[in-house]
Amino acid sequence: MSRHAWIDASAGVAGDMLLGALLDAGAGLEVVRRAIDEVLPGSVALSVTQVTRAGLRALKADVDPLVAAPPHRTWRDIRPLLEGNDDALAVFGRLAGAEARVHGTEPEEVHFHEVGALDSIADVVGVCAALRDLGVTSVSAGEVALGSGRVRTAHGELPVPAPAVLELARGWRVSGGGGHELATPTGLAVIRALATRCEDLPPMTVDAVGVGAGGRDTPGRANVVRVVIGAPEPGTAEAVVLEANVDDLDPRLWPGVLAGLLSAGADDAWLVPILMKKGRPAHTLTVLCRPDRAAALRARIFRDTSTLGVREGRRSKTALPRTSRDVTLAGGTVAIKIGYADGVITQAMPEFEDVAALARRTGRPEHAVLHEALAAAAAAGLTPGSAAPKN
Ligand SMILES: O=C([S-])c1cc(C(=O)S)c[n+]([C@@H]2O[C@H](COP(=O)(O)O)[C@@H](O)[C@H]2O)c1
Ligand code: NI
Repeated sequence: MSRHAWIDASAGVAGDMLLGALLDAGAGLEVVRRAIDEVLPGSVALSVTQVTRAGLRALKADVDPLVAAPPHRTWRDIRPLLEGNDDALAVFGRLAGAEARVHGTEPEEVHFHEVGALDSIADVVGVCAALRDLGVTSVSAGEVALGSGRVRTAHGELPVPAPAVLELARGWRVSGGGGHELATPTGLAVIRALATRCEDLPPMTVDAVGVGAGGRDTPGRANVVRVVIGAPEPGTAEAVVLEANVDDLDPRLWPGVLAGLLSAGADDAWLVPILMKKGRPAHTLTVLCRPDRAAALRARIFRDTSTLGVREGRRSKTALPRTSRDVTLAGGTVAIKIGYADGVITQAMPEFEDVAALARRTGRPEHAVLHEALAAAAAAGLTPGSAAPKN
């Protein structure tokens, strides 16, 4: 079942605020603590307190260091700690890219702001674990309030929005004002890496709301981030399309690449033959997936093919409601996959894997089993135009 999380950052966002909001929405505190401890064993303590911000109740998450943070850790040093945690890697990758542009260096060489490195890692790992624990499969967020004025940092006073925040804001709807910093680099990096689009609250059936507090209590403007979680409007889902044109992969490897992508969570993966620049015969690899699988599948495309780049696009996917019924034939059963709209069957097709397995078991040709399955489906009233079976 898909579960969408929408982030209301209209009063600002920081990593600890998001973590507080997700814990408030029902993510397990112990689950999150364990996830953080796996990455930073014995290094930080996570606690939560109920507070009010401009009269609103909210959960404040605090990450306290238990050890002194190593003074100079680059993205190259931090990346191995996050190995296997695709979402956290994506968030820190964004942060490293933004910092690299601001400081004129390479992402690998970026020094995360020393004092904050430990709690920033804990916040990001905690947020990713909380989303997983809540069963969130897609994320979007609204306009982000960035703030205004100046902020004091270890490296002196910086203008607000902080330089890294402005880098992360490219392509997102934001607002300024308020007199102080409202969005931090870590908070905005989480949104930019995990949210697939900037939108006002989308249509959904809400089943959880979480409110996370920032440190400052400003009268007149509640310093909170809110997370709204629910089931998206039935029938519509967000999908991500990943694409790459490849002209130099040994063609014998493609079946394994496609099978690997499907087993890693792609909804579909296919190849289209193309004629590329310089008249080269090549293939476009296209992968369709849920937003929460995009990071892992992108990494897999880079690992399993020779491509140097992956294009990425967001799509809205409309899927017919579907169900399945078994029909019994000589020698076994075959599932009939049924699609329907407004209570009427539009498609009723035998599951081909079942057809092939039954054909193998009984020594009959696949086309014969397929026809028998279609006939059995028709006899059971499972034909286009008939009433859809009740689930
Ligand atoms: O210390 C430095 S160099 C520094 C640089 C920047 C840039 O935008 S570059 C930002 N900051 C501020 O650090 C805190 C903590 O941010 P987290 O994302 O780690 O929570 C925040 O106030 C930034 O504006 C510091
Ligand atoms: Ni910086």
